[in-house]
Amino acid sequence: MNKMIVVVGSENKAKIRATQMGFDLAFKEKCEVTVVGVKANSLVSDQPMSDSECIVGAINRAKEALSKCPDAEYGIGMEGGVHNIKEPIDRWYECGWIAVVKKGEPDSNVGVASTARFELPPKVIYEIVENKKELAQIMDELTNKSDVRSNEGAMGIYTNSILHRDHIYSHGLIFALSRFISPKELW
Ligand SMILES: O=P(O)(O)OP(=O)(O)OP(=O)(O)OC[C@H]1O[C@@H](n2cnc3c(O)ncnc32)[C@H](O)[C@@H]1O
Repeated sequence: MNKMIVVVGSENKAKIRATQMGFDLAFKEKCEVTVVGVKANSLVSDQPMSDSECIVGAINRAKEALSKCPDAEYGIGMEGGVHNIKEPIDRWYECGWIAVVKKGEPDSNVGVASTARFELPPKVIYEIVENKKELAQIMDELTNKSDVRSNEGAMGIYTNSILHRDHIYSHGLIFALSRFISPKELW
């Protein structure tokens, strides 16, 4: 079987697991995929507050990751963040945005998609907006756990452990891979 290296711009274990899960599904029976995680700068704020900011962060991470790992076929960037939907109900949501950069392809051919999103309660948003805390710290404090972000994630906490961060990010990654894995004539 062919071998393929994929690099993800993060050392967060949930993101590395998500990348392995997504590529194993997308390339099953075609490639044996090895995923490596490297530090990569999002160049956006530590706690992104909009979809646009997350997309920029995800693309920056994907590009930097690929530049650090020349043997990789794909560079992946994953950026979590919150966003406010004002109408028809004023609610805040969290999701991850995923960027896929394929080696040798122009910038215009980056794959970008998001995970499913879930609602964050007002008390969490208050801590982010008024007290400038990051979601990761708030989740650990609320749950008395450590490193929720690398494990089940806020997604796991708020779904009573039904949907975990790695699983949900792997679906977002498969959507971001769609332009590379679906028939060319569909694009
Ligand atoms: O090491 P990196 O790759 O930066 O991983 P991260 O978990 O810090 O993730 P992001 O930068 O993508 O997320 C931005 C902020 O939101 C937090 N965050 C995002 N999703 C989360 C989740 O599911 N559970 C807990 N914190 C989360 C995260 O820890 C940061 O404070």
